[in-house]
Amino acid sequence: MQETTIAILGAGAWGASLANLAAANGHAVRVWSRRGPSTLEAVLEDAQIVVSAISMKGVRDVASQVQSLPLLKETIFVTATKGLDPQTTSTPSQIWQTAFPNHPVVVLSGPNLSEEIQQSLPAATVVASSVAIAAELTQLVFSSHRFRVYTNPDPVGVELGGTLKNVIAIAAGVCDGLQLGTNAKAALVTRGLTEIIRIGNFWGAKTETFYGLSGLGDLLATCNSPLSRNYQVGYQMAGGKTLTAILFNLPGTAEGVNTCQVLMRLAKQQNITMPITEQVYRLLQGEVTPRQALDELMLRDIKPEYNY
Ligand SMILES: NC(=O)C1=CN([C@@H]2O[C@H](COP(=O)(O)OP(=O)(O)OC[C@H]3O[C@@H](n4cnc5c(N)ncnc54)[C@H](OP(=O)(O)O)[C@@H]3O)[C@@H](O)[C@H]2O)C=CC1
Ligand SMILES: O=C(CO)COP(=O)(O)O
Repeated sequence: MQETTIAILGAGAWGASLANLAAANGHAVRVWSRRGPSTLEAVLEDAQIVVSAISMKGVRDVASQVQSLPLLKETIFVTATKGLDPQTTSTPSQIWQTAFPNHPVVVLSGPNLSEEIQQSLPAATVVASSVAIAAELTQLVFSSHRFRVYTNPDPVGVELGGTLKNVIAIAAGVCDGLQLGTNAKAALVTRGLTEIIRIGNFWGAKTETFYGLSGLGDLLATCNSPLSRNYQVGYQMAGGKTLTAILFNLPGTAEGVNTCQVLMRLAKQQNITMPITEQVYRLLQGEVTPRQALDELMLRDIKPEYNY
């Protein structure tokens, strides 16, 4: 394909990996970070695609900075953040779409541990948008022999799969840290997916999206890898460390910590049952120990697997 001019916002682990993938395909890539040498205006100049790989806490602020700067009429926004806005419960793509109602917004999400991608190990991801042609262009830009990109028409489902699994990954870290075994882990991940689907459907996401790469795929990757920062939070809490100490030493962002707070608020407001998320929340708040959280989950009232 023709060379595309791409601005990457955020020079953390994921922004740097996406920049490398696009540059390796011969595109003109410029990276912006608030601590970097280039201005946001210079990085955005003539960009056909703007990729946001900013942590959730910075998305609203950066989107409003971008609003005041000149853009091409056809610029596509691609969001790769996996989080929820604490004030509004908006997803990152909703924030970008509200800020730029006349531009297409694409969600990029999948089982993509950045350290593996930086080592050029093979991976697959999903790009989703209500504007099919924008997703297809993004697919072309990032696809390569080591990065297989699928399109999907359910952006909110793709985005929520990547976001909600971070909370279950914290629980999976606890499960491994307590050495609860393979059966327990399988039960946790499977019931975690049920919980993700339950709240995801409330948001309007399609169930089948959660069985794909951006849902089950990312859940499996994150719940089974010590490379995941969210998994590390749970694993280290099971080992007796405090959340403050863990976050102080963690390389990068563990979005699941804030996502869990937002989810608990929403689940309570809407009366949605989320037992695993609730125990992760209580653990992060210091209300229960990892062992107590486990007992609470195991001793819930017995029930059918599904409400048919
Ligand atoms: N790492 C991974 O494997 C993957 C991460 N993601 C998601 O991508 C997002 C970023 O993750 P990752 O790159 O790992 O995180 P990092 O912590 O490595 O990087 C975060 C980036 O966001 C920037 N940032 C944070 N707050 C602000 C702010 N207020 N204003 C401007 N910039 C800000 C940071 O800038 P500064 O350096 O100046 O603080 C940094 O560039 C997360 O939502 C994560 O869930 C998705 C897929 C894979
Ligand atoms: O989203 C990720 C992998 O797909 C990265 O997970 P962590 O943010 O937990 O490191």
